[in-house]
Amino acid sequence: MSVFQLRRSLLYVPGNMPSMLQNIPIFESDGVMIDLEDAVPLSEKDAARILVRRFLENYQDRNKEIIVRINALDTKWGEDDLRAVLPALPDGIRLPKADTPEIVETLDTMLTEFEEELGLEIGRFKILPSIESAEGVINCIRTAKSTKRLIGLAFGAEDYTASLEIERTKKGEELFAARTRVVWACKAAGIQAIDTIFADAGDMEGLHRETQLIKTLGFSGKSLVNPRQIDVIHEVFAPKQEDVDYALQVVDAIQKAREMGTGVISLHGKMVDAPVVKRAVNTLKTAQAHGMIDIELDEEVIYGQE
Ligand SMILES: CC(=O)SCCNC(=O)CCNC(=O)[C@H](O)C(C)(C)COP(=O)(O)OP(=O)(O)OC[C@H]1O[C@@H](n2cnc3c(N)ncnc32)[C@H](O)[C@@H]1OP(=O)(O)O
Ligand SMILES: O=C([O-])CC(=O)C(=O)O
Ligand SMILES: [Mg+2]
Repeated sequence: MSVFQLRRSLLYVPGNMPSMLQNIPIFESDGVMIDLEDAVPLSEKDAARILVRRFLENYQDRNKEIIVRINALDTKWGEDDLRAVLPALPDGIRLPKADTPEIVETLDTMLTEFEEELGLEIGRFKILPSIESAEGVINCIRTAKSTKRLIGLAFGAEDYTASLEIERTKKGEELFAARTRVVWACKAAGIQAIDTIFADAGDMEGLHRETQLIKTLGFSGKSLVNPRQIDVIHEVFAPKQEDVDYALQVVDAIQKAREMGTGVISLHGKMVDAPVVKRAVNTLKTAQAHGMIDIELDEEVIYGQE
């Protein structure tokens, strides 16, 4: 059975802060995004990329996904960032302000050239573009299909609200349409949707509420600004034991239904048919990825394919 790659928590770590970088191995997030963009002041752009390269060269036993957020490609730093960090082998590049599919394609071409230069397999470096403007949201459906390197699309609500000339609220009503469109784009392309940061690192209740909302919408995880946010995210994304137990019953029930020659059956008085089974299989795959169960799911048998 294929296991979903968990990307519940992607923690930003400023690339100019050695004391923060050195703790990356002990953070329990699914990944980190070492930042060369907005967390780094202009006066430290050059020093930060060297620091990040050295850090990655010395961090050989990687225990989480490592993504580097470079500066946008239309700035004077973007290409230098790539040249500095790629030889130290991050897993992927987060491309900020990915307003169009063309800019992601440009990065794709640049990564191919670096891979050839470094003698690496083509496609080794992944891309996580940030959708963080009105233009980015409008184009995200095409952006999500712009290259095979994409692990997902990330939504950036701080810049998005700035681009719309509105305030970001904790309730997040102003983000609903954009978030939904980013999720559609990702699901249609078969990639993951990563939600934006929650900036108030002291408000765990607010973070819990927002994470519950974005999970309901279809996001796979969130970008984070503070290590204290990791546990809250993981708690919200953990499948509930009762849901896993129910999913197991659904899979069992549909197999019995098929043996009886029908595609629909009643379980505790509720109808179980093909879409219910698909959702149950998703729950079981997620539970598998969380290490809650270890079972072989034969999808051909479950879905009744010949
Ligand atoms: C809109 C955007 O682009 S967001 C992406 C760019 N921004 C960032 O990367 C910001 C990263 N986060 C931070 O700088 C901070 O967490 C802030 C500013 C949000 C909050 O700061 P504080 O309230 O001072 O943090 P807090 O008191 O929780 O720090 C506790 C410890 O965790 C460390 N820490 C905090 N955030 C991080 C982080 N993101 N990565 C690594 N270590 C961190 C601190 O250095 C501190 O370590 P210490 O105890 O050894 O001194
Ligand atoms: O990833 C994020 O959410 C941070 C960001 O750049 C933004 O919101 O503009
Ligand atoms: Mg931003």
